[in-house]
Amino acid sequence: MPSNVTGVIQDLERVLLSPEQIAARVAEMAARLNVELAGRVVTVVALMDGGLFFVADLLRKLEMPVRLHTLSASSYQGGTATTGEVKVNWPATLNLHGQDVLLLDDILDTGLTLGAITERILEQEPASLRTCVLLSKRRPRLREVVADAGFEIDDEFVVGYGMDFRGRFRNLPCIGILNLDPAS
Ligand SMILES: O=P(O)(O)OC[C@H]1O[C@H](OP(=O)(O)OP(=O)(O)O)[C@H](O)[C@@H]1O
Ligand SMILES: Nc1nc2[nH]cnc2c(=O)[nH]1
Repeated sequence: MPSNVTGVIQDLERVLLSPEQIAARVAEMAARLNVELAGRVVTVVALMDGGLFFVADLLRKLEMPVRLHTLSASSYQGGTATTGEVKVNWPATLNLHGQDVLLLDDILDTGLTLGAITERILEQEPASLRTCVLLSKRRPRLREVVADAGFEIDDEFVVGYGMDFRGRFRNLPCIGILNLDPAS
């Protein structure tokens, strides 16, 4: 593990997915998209901040022409449970009409975030919409979302590879479970 993250790693109860496991799965996801979206110009809508590393890694493996739009979508406010209110900075100039849209996010949990964004995208009548997440939690959704997932995980709060707890741990190269008491 790089020396700059050893202190942060000590805050983990356990590592769920290593950098190597993540990289291998992201490569598989990109390979599939390269086949299924071959010949199209793809408009990526990438949700920040959590999606930062997944999007950066996946996009560099896509071979078709890509346009990138990043949106900030937040509802956890650094905590371990959704506030239920998804705040989105949808740019006034963003128009997805007639485009082949690829919506990307780090994690599908309650479904509230991707549900809200999907609704906004579909209002603009894209030619197609496909959604990919790195992680999908096995749990009942508050909103149903159709998405391809890199990994199905148990219903535990995870950090790393873009995902935070109180603004920290996004820079972990792995994905893990915290040993901090979330109530502390
Ligand atoms: O399916 P849901 O229950 O809606 O959870 C998923 C969302 O939660 C996280 O965002 P968060 O609100 O933490 O903002 P962030 O991406 O800026 O960290 C994550 O990045 C997803 O966008
Ligand atoms: N950091 C983090 N953000 C989330 N947003 C929804 N679920 C999670 C999670 O398990 N961890």
